[in-house]
Amino acid sequence: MEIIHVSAECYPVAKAGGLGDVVGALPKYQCKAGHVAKVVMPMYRTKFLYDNEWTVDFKGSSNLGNWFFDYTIIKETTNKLGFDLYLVDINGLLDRHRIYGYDDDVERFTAFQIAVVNWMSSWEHKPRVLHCHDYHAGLLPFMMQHCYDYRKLASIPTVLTIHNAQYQGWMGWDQSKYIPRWDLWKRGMLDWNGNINPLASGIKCADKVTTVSHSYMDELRSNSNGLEKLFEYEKGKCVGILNGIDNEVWDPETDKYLDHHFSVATAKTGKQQNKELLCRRFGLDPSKPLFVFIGRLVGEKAADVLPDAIRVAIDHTQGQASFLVLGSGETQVEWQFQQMKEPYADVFNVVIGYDEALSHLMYAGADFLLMPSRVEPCGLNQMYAMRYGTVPIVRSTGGLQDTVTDMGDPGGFGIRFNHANIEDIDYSISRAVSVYQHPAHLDTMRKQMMEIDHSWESVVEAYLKLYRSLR
Ligand SMILES: Nc1ncnc2c1ncn2[C@@H]1O[C@H](COP(=O)(O)OP(=O)(O)O[C@H]2O[C@H](CO)[C@@H](O)[C@H](O)[C@H]2O)[C@@H](O)[C@H]1O
Repeated sequence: MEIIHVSAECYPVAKAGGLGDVVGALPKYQCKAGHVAKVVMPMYRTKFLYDNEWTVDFKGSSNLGNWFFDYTIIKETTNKLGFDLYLVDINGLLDRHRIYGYDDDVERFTAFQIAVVNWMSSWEHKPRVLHCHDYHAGLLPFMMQHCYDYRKLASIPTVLTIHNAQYQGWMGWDQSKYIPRWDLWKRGMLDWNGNINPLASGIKCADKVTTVSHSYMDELRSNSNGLEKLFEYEKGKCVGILNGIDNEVWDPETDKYLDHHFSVATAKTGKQQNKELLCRRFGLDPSKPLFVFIGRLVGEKAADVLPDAIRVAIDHTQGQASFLVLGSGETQVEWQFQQMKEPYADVFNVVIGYDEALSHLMYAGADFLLMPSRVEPCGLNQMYAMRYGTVPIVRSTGGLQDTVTDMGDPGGFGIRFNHANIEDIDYSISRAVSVYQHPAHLDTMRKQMMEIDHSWESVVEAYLKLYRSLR
């Protein structure tokens, strides 16, 4: 079957977080399973754009309210990602260096979606399904059903996958002029609490809604940044499908970012070599247990409690554990981490920014990965950590609760806690330090988690089954 994925991110073209990882992998494994999966995304000015060959697939024009624009669809020529990749170029609007964070993001992603439906309506064939990811593609199901110019697309079934319901793409009703001529009786399909809400609209109009773990799907009915009632009402078409990981990209035996590769059998020495490299680079002592955090420094990830929690843990362990943080986000949190660098130089370091290569080395070289997330729809970091033999320390929420078993439970290999506060994080770190003092126990846990199969191969069928169930 033919599946069209529409997303703002796709690794390695453009990635800000886990959305990019999923959209860079799921289509690849759908193609490997014998289907035709394609990805359509905005054309940003990324390294991938300049390093690869492109051909023009289509040129069209449309309008965003009173602003008329031309767009070009370019296609990567070699199928190097394992699926057909199409970029939408809208001059001046999408071709920027960053993916998000501009004042005109509403205009950017609305115009992107208009270009997508405009282009699709020129096709002579119909794909089996249009798979939209997050709010940046959330208006597509509405546009396909209720915009007069795109009614031709109304018979194509749509799936919306929610990777993060915190971000909904809110627009004022004064921006309704951006949406191509639509059936005004359908206002309710755009509105949520007095605003145009692209994520809510996607939930209302898509044939099926998925999210990236079972537990998160349950949680959304009681905690979804204002959409709780909508999730309760639409629960009949909602389903949780746990993400996979791309075992070709995330493989400690072949990882292109690592100098020292290792397998389950050689994990002990392999991890130690990576740890030594990491510790040398960041002025840390490789004989101490190494705790890392990788991610966006935002409230959702409980990054705001981490500086204090780490300080307390350094005190309680009397400097017998090291910490390394990689991330960027809220200025206040970044500043707090920066302030800790000097006084704790021998046990703490931080890199503010985004660094794909360093993240791989951290998964490989660390002993423990901290994920105190308040909200975690699925979480990929803990799955990468497990594959690289790094013990995940996670708050019991969303996908973390679905993928990590506490070492105190039968078959357990990780550490779980309940509250995103200093006490729980500190206590979990002390449990980890105790395990570190029992290398045989640590080795058993490592072996156990490295052998867990979270591959996309094992997940792809769940999506195919969902597509087959559509009208
Ligand atoms: N500074 C940095 N430098 C280098 N790499 C960095 C980085 N910050 C983050 N990353 C990488 O970005 C990815 C983060 O993925 P997550 O799934 O954990 O979170 P995110 O909140 O972005 O994704 C959302 O979507 C995904 C996919 O569905 C869900 O798993 C998740 O719960 C949901 O919040 C990982 O590959 C991580 O290594």
